[in-house]
Amino acid sequence: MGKGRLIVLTGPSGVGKGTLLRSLLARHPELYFSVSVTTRSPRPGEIDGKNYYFVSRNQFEEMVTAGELLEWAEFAGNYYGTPKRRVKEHIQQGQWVILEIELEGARQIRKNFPEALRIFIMPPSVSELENRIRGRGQDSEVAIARRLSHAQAEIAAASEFDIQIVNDDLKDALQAIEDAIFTTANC
Ligand SMILES: Nc1nc2c(ncn2[C@@H]2O[C@H](COP(=O)(O)OP(=O)(O)O)[C@@H](O)[C@H]2O)c(=O)[nH]1
Ligand SMILES: Nc1ncnc2c1ncn2[C@@H]1O[C@H](COP(=O)(O)OP(=O)(O)O)[C@@H](O)[C@H]1O
Repeated sequence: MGKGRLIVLTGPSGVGKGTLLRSLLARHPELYFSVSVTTRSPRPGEIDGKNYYFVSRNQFEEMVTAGELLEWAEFAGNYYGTPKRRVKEHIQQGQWVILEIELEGARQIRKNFPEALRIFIMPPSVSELENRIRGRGQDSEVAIARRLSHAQAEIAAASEFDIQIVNDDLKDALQAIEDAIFTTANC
């Protein structure tokens, strides 16, 4: 059995993490995507248990108190966290587990799992980032403003990560992620 690994994908909201992940998982079904818990409301089309586990603030706080989360953070007015049990089980089984999480969570992972491979996805520019968030058409003006105000600070922290990949051309970015995971993570 191979050695389990933790792979962290971080980048500002709207940069294309979800889009890249969908392609990556379709091409590599052996990778295990960790479904997060969130107090955010589902967007149209999002499925409970697939995109996120959607819970109340009370439920989330109980999970934190019970020590059920590997990491967690508050982002743009909502809580987000990684359920611990399944991640640990899959790593123990030798699988490679992908977390798609924001900066504070990635910092917690760095502290607790220094061997994790951490990838930061950059936008070609901040104006293109705004275009993408607006183009997605799923966030309120308040949510868009919160996401954009976070973006600058997140981009400024990109050098904390092992690898930075610009998501300009989708195919190139996907290829760069595959190279990072299947060459670097293999060492
Ligand atoms: N720390 C942490 N961040 C998460 C988790 N799940 C998702 N996020 C991050 O929370 C942020 C907001 O996610 P979301 O509301 O889906 O918005 P989107 O990034 O605009 O699609 C993104 O940066 C996600 O990467 C998690 O389990 N833990
Ligand atoms: N390389 C790209 N070029 C142009 N548009 C993109 C690219 N990658 C993603 N997008 C679009 O940007 C929007 C935000 O992408 P999404 O995957 O939801 O981002 P995130 O998960 O990082 O918030 C979506 O409408 C998506 O289709």
